[in-house]
Amino acid sequence: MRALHETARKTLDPVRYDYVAGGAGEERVLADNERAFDRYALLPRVLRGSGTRDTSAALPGAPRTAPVLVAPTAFHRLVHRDGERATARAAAAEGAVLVTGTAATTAVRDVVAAAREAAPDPAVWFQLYPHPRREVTAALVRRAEDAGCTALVVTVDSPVFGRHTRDLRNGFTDLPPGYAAENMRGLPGTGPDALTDIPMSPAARWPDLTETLRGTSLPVLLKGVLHPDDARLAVEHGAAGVIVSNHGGRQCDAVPAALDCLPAVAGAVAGRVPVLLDGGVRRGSDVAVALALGAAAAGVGRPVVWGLAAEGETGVRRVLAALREEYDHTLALCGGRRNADLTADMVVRKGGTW
Ligand SMILES: Cc1cc2nc3c(=O)[nH]c(=O)nc-3n(C[C@H](O)[C@H](O)[C@H](O)COP(=O)(O)O)c2cc1C
Ligand SMILES: O=C(O)C(=O)c1ccccc1
Repeated sequence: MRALHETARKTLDPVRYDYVAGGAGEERVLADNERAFDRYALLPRVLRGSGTRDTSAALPGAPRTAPVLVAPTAFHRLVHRDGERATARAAAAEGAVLVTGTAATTAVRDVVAAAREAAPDPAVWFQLYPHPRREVTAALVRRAEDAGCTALVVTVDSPVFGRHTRDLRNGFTDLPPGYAAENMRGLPGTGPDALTDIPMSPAARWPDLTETLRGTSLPVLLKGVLHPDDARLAVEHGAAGVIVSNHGGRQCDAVPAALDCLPAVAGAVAGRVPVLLDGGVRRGSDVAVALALGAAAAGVGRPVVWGLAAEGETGVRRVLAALREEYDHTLALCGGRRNADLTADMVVRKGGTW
């Protein structure tokens, strides 16, 4: 995986590399997301006879899936000509949920079609940036439903755009000519060619979520929840899942590492809906730590984009396969047969006693 990142760094236009790699502010949160995993160690159990293992997870709209999912990342065509189609085929072939987004450079129906080329019944979720105009939001949801998406992911950590320091320095503030946010094409009052066609919704409140939930039969997960009270509110409003995420350090540069928010959110949700996590997941053992701390699955953002940039569909497959194999191996070494065998007592803070 390091090699794929290195290849991507060498081959990508530096401004595009920075768009993917970068974070907000001084990139403190970006760095902390990965470091947070290094502060934990796994405490294996022995003599538990884990001869065969089943690492599948049950998620909304994905009853049997890998515990690693592809987090939504914008504009895949910026890094590889095959764009989101390649990512979709790879995720489907590896049995992982793909979260495709509002800001994709391939229309959601074409993303789902590509996933279906690789597997008979792939799980593709649609990440929604709620639009300030409710009829545009409704039209986006409709497109996702018609395409065959099996869940919606509403991103709630972005009432305003993040200030991506590298992009501001590089003057990379819009889509280059020839690229389009295809999901916005033809929606009332929007075009697909500019970043302003994907406006954030600074006025959004909990009743707007209720309206989104009423307008769809799909399960809805909330992405970008860090406060345990918000996790409780999400469940009370009918969310089907909560994704603990700080947007890969691209929004507020003063929040905790995503992993450090997970235990309190999992405690607040108390098993009522699945809790997912993304941010800084780089190895199979990171997945194991996240699951032991209460996550049902872990998302990966940048590693997938590096795989795509370096080797297209093959590169994304290599990233997902490596994570799955490492996770399975770690589970075996910890004496587990199923994901649920990784319990909170099997994860400890490094450097302490227990
Ligand atoms: C280049 C890039 C684009 C992203 N675009 C979106 C997006 O459109 N919607 C969204 O909800 N999250 C977006 N994210 C955040 C990811 O979904 C995810 O939270 C984050 O990348 C996870 O951290 P990781 O990159 O350390 O794995 C983006 C992240 C990156 C790096
Ligand atoms: O770059 C991002 O992190 C992101 O979330 C985004 C939001 C809107 C348009 C493009 C990307």
